[in-house]
Amino acid sequence: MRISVIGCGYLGAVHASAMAKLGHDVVGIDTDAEKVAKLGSGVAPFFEPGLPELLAESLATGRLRFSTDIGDAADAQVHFVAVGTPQLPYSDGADLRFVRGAFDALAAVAAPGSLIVGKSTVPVGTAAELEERMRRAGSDALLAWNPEFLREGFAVADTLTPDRLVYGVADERATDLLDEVYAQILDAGTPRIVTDFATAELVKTAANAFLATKISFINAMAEIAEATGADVTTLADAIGHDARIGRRFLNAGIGFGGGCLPKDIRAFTARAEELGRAESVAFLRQVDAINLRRRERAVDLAVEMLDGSVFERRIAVLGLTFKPQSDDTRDSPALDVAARLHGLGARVLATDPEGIENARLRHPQLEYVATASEALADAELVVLVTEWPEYRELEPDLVAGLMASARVIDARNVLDPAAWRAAGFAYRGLGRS
Ligand SMILES: NC(=O)C1=CN([C@@H]2O[C@H](COP(=O)(O)OP(=O)(O)OC[C@H]3O[C@@H](n4cnc5c(N)ncnc54)[C@H](O)[C@@H]3O)[C@@H](O)[C@H]2O)C=CC1
Ligand SMILES: O=C(O)[C@H]1O[C@H](OP(=O)(O)OP(=O)(O)OC[C@H]2O[C@@H](n3ccc(=O)[nH]c3=O)[C@H](O)[C@@H]2O)[C@H](O)[C@@H](O)[C@@H]1O
Repeated sequence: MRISVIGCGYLGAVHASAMAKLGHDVVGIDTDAEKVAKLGSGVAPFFEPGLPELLAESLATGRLRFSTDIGDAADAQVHFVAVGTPQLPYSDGADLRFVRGAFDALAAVAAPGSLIVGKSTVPVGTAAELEERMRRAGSDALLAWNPEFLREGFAVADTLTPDRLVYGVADERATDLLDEVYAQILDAGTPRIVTDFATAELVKTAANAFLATKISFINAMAEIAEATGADVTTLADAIGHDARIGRRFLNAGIGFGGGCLPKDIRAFTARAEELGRAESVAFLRQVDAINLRRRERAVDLAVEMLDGSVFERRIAVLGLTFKPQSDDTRDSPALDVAARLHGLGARVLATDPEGIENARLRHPQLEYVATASEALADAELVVLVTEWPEYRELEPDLVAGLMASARVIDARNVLDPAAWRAAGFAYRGLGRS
């Protein structure tokens, strides 16, 4: 099939490359000329394991190209919209101007009977609004909402072998076209849920709200553990054995960040308020508040471990991205902790395997070094904030040898406290003693 993907960021670049791998002829469109040039020459504009290989393979077959010109989408049978929906600058709501812009542009070029598929995460009710907007613009293209559940770091596998596909449709022709797009994935037995626009939009919002709630639940338990001497990791292991609860997404630490969970729960709250249902999701305000408190807790621990002040103390910060296997520093708890420590006058030396470039754009005031060894040299405290494998596997004896004094905050609870204490470290985790 001929497919266009509008917006080639973290989601769209992977989606476009994956659709070409599934045998479709794909054009990826983005307004960012630099991104388009990179993608077209086979260079992934961000770090995502497996994307460079997938991109190279898809470009080599001639089935994938990139453009800044929306006109190049004109002959596609299916258009995917994967543009950003960030948080509005001065409120919790989602900024829908990129989605509206993409739909307006497509309404002018999409062929009659072609299908426009929203993949961006939007507040429930957006698809209906966009359909109305398209009709007013004189377009008779079909509309579907097909939310995306991929995780950064696993984006390629999550796209090619998703847990499920969700179609929000108002017309059977849309279902048929999506079935054609995803034929290979469906043949592999992937469950597919066909529903209306509102349910499809809400499935996505609800999934992210649930994941965020699960993380804040365990972080709330970490707060109680801190007040009682209990160990939140053992607690998570123990409750996680109950299959109804499950151990995944019960890792306590400095909480969730990234370009999605934080803004999505806030947008959900804002939308529920518009719908007169604020109380239904009022708990999400707590989820957000618990999450943000954990960053503060990590900073407070640093102050405590350095006997009351971090001012002019040398602190190594390991990790800047919102999670490992990504270069994404959007709303990163790790970068936030580094910036807060710097704000308190600490001499922060921060490092990350992939995130330094993006971190520098957000916080140019921080001192970045290329390696953990450079960050650790003469430090009085090391704070592990993103659990990259290379930091989890650090040898405490070697680390102690580099530092001025052996203190560690394991803000992701991934180190072995006994091993670090045996090497002479004052060790503190979050929610574990
Ligand atoms: N990043 C992720 O892992 C996932 C993201 N999502 C959702 O997907 C959407 C996109 O997210 P990301 O890829 O992370 O955002 P992003 O910010 O990395 O990418 C958005 C891209 O859209 C482009 N763009 C904006 N307006 C455009 C227009 N009119 N025409 C063409 N291109 C345009 C921008 O230049 C940018 O490259 C959001 O709604 C997000 O919530 C959903 C699941 C996973
Ligand atoms: O809508 C989205 O964009 C995506 O948001 C998340 O994916 P992602 O943001 O890539 O990252 P996650 O793996 O969900 O992690 C999010 C944050 O939660 C934190 N986290 C995760 C798990 C956990 O147990 N504890 C915890 O603190 C991570 O460190 C990270 O900061 C969802 O997992 C995806 O299903 C969804 O498609």
